[in-house]
Amino acid sequence: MAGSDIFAEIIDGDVFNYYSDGQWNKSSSGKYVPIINPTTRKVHFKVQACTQEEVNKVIESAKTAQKLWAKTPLWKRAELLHKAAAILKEHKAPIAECLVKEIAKPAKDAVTEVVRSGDLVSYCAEEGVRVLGEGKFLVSDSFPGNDRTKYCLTSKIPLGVVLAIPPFNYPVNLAVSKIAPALISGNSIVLKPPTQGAVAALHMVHCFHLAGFPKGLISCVTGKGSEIGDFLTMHPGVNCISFTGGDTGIAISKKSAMIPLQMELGGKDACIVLEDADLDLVAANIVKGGFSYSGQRCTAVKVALVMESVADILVKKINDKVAKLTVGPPEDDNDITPVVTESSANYIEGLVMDAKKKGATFCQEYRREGNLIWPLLLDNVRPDMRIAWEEPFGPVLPVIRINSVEEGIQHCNASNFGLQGCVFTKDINKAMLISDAMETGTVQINSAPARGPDHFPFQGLKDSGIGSQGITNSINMMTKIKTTVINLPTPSYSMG
Ligand SMILES: NC(=O)C1=CN([C@@H]2O[C@H](COP(=O)(O)OP(=O)(O)OC[C@H]3O[C@@H](n4cnc5c(N)ncnc54)[C@H](OP(=O)(O)O)[C@@H]3O)[C@@H](O)[C@H]2O)C=CC1
Ligand SMILES: O=C(O)[C@H](O)COP(=O)(O)O
Repeated sequence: MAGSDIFAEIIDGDVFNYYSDGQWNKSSSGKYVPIINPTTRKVHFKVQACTQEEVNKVIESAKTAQKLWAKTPLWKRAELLHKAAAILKEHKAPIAECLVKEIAKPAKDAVTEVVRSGDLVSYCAEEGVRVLGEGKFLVSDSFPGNDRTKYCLTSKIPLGVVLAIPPFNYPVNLAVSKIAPALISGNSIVLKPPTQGAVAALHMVHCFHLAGFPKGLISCVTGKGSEIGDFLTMHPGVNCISFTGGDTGIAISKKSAMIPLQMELGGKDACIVLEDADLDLVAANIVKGGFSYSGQRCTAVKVALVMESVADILVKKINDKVAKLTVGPPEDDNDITPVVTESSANYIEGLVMDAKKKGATFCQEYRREGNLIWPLLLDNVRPDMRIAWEEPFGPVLPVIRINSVEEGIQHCNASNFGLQGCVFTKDINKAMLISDAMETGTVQINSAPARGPDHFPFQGLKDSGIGSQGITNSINMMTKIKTTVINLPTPSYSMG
C-alpha cells in the first residue's frame, strides 16, 4: 500500500511530501499536483507543488553536500548504493503498486521495473569502483622532442550537482539509471520525477534515504514540469542534466547553460524484415516489441518495413498473435492497458484517423474506451500518412511494404529519429551491412529493439538524444577529467 509501513513518513494527510535535506517536507506553496489514474481517470495521488524558492534551497544543499560526498571513499559510496538497492528490492510490492495506479503499468511489468532498478544500482556500484578506481599515467617522452621530465596523472572527478529528469514510462528505472551513476561518481542529485510516476519515484527515493546517504546529497522536488521545469534546467547551480522524455529534451538543450547534457528522447524504431527471415520469430518480436506496455516505450517497434513477397504471411501471423493479447486494467496483468493520459489517447486516435482517411488497411476494428485503446495493426501504410513518421507511444503499429532493402533503409534514415532499429534475416553478412547503413544508435539483429540489459550502451542519434546511457557511459558522462603534471629537473627513466 502506497505511503504505508516504512513509507508512512513520506505522506502528510493525502499529499506526498517532497524530499530535501534528509527529510520529507510540505511545500510552502500550499498547493498540490493531482495524479490521475489512467485506468479510472480519477485523482489517485497528490504530490507537493514545490516553489522556486524551495528549488533554490534544494540546489544550495546539493552543492554543499556534494563537496563532502566527493571526499567519501569509493568503497563507501558503493556500500551505500548496495544498501539502497537491497531496500528497493525488499519493498518492490508497494512501489510496483504505485506504477500500476499512476501509469497503468501491468502488475508483473511493474515489479520487474523495480527489481531491474535494484540490480542496476548494484551493478553501477561495482562498475563505479572499477571505472573510477583507476586513472591514467602518461610520460612526456612519448611525444617527439620531449625527454622524460614530466609525469602526467589523470583521473575522473565529479561534475557537481546533477539534475535528473526521468519520464513517465519508467519513473523508477530511468530515475536510478541517472541517480546511481551520479552518486558513485561523487556528484549530488536533484530529481524531478514525472508527474505521473512521481509517487513511485518518491518511494524509491525513500529507499535511498533509509540506506543512510548524507543529508542534502539527494533531493526530490515535485511539481509539473511545465511549471518548475525551466527554473530547474536553467538554474545556475546545476552542473549536468540527464533527461529522458520527448521533444521537451530538445527545448531543454536550447535553454541550458554550457553544461554536460545526457538526453534520451523519442524514437521511431524501424523493423526491417527480409525475405529469408524466420517469420514466426519476426511476428513474436513485432508483437512483443510493438505492444509491450501498450507501445509506450521509446524502443518499441514503431514501424515494420516488410518485403512485399513475405508481407501477407507475416501480417497474418502478427494478427493471430494480436488477437490473443489481453486488454484491460493493469491490476489484472493485461497485455494492453490504458495509455497514460487522455491527451496521449487523443493523439494516438488522431494518427489512426489520418491513416484511415488516407486508405490504410485496418487489420482490426479501431476501438477505444477512455484511455484504453485496443491493439491495432495498420497494413499498407504509405509515407504520406502521419503514422509512417510520428511516434504514437500507443498500441498502434504501421506496416509499410517495401520492394527492396534499400527502400527500407531509406525510410529508416529519412526519419528525424535515430534511436534503435532491428533487422530480421538469416544472412549475418547482409545484417551487418544493413546495421551499418541504419542511422540509429543501436541495431538489433533478429530481435526487437530494447534498452536493456542496463549495462549495454544506449544512445539516440539525431532527434533521439545526446550522449550515451548505459551504466558505464553514464558514469563517465557524469565526470570530468583532472590532470596533475609532476615536472622533474632532469630526465628520469625507470630501469628494467
Ligand atoms: N525516450 C524515451 O524513453 C521516452 C520518450 N517519450 C516521448 O515523450 C512523449 C511525451 O512523454 P512525456 O513523459 O510526457 O515526456 P515529456 O518530455 O513531456 O516529460 C518527460 C519529463 O520531463 C518533464 N518536463 C516536462 N516539461 C519540462 C520542462 N519544461 N523542463 C524540464 N522538465 C520538463 C516531465 O515532467 P511532467 O511529467 O511533470 O511534465 C517529465 O518528468 C512521449 O509521447 C514519447 O514520444 C516519453 C517517455 C520516454
Ligand atoms: O524510455 C524507454 O522507453 C526505455 O528506455 C525503454 O526501455 P526498454 O527497452 O528496456 O523497455
